[in-house]
Amino acid sequence: MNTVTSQWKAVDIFTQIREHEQVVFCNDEKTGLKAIIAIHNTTLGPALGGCRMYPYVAVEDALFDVLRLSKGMTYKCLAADVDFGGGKAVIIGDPRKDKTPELFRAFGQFVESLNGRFYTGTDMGTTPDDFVHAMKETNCIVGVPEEYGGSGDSSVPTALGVIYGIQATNKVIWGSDELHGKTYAIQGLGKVGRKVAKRLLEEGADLYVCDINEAAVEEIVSYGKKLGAGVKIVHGTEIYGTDADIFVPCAFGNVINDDTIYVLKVKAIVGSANNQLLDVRHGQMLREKGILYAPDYIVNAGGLIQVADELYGPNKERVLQKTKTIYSTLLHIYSRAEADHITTIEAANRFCEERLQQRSRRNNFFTHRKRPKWDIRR
Ligand SMILES: NC(=O)C1=CN([C@@H]2O[C@H](COP(=O)(O)OP(=O)(O)OC[C@H]3O[C@@H](n4cnc5c(N)ncnc54)[C@H](O)[C@@H]3O)[C@@H](O)[C@H]2O)C=CC1
Ligand SMILES: O=C(O)CCC(=O)C(=O)O
Repeated sequence: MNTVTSQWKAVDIFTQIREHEQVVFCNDEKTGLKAIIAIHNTTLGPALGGCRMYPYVAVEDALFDVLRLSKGMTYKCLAADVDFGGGKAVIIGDPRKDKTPELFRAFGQFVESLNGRFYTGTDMGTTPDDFVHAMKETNCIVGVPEEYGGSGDSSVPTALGVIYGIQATNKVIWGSDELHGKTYAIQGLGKVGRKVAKRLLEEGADLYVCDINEAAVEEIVSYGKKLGAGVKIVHGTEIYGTDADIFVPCAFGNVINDDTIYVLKVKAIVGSANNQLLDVRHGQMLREKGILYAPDYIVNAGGLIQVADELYGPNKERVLQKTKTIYSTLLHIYSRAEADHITTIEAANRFCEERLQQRSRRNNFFTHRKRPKWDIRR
């Protein structure tokens, strides 16, 4: 008995998930679903966070990702001042090949089994339509298309939030929040990145773009041509070394690391990708290099703001107004970092941890029975 237990290294797992309330491994042989749901903290309310689909090479990579992403959601909810906690899900699979309606229905069943402790919707590799299948099994789905009663594509406000983040950053560095006259290097032209790219082109900015999806790149190049704007295509890691003013990561996480920091020449980093810094020490390295870093979870909260708003019945104007606050929150974080001589990510984390302490005095661990106001669409 003891030998088996030690072989499983269960203690290591509990060390890895020590900051989390609950981690659920979901396995369905019939549909091939292999997913992990991580609930980080439910002090503010049930956990909320999108579901990523990615062909992780190892289960450990998927676990690492979902633990960091779900923790990030707790901070994002605190910063955006919404009544939800932090959670996230990952499905191990290739979004280009492995999606089936049955897979998403099986995922929906696992979400339902959590009895209202976890709400989910889209993230990298998934779309609102995928969750139309999942919502046949559970009401705990957000961000489905409007014709299905959801608030629609959450990447619209996410992209808008990124634009507010860039404006606040431009204001701090160049004294004006105008978007034109600058060059932006955008990594990833998916749901969020392509909307950010189009808006920047409409404002008269120049772009470097890269995506492994050639059709997505072509769409932005044609859009740029139509507007007479400059769009240069770069490939793979070339995106880190361009002479752009701002790097806009809108694909995957951990892009700011020991390898990339030395090649970055930009003045600032503002993008939608979750967990851009591989480690907090990379925030310090950016500071030493004079690169202003807009904390990811402050800037990319637009989607969260929209899906959390479904609690009250979706209202586009309310979402728009709340998304606008990303501009002032980011300015506040920048000035706090400056005043306290700390990195912007440390300033953002402190801001959120103070809020969590205040809320902990009145809330605690979430159980659905205790607080039924979270009955979205029930
Ligand atoms: N969709 C949303 O509302 C939100 C998204 N985010 C984050 O923003 C990021 C982008 O999200 P979405 O646009 O929804 O995802 P998406 O899956 O629609 O787009 C990601 C894009 O990145 C591209 N990509 C993948 N590998 C690449 C590589 N090696 N080099 C260049 N491009 C690559 C993909 O081809 C795809 O076009 C993710 O990190 C996500 O977690 C954060 C908050 C909300
Ligand atoms: O954008 C969404 O649909 C949910 C929020 C989320 O998962 C995120 O902000 O990463």
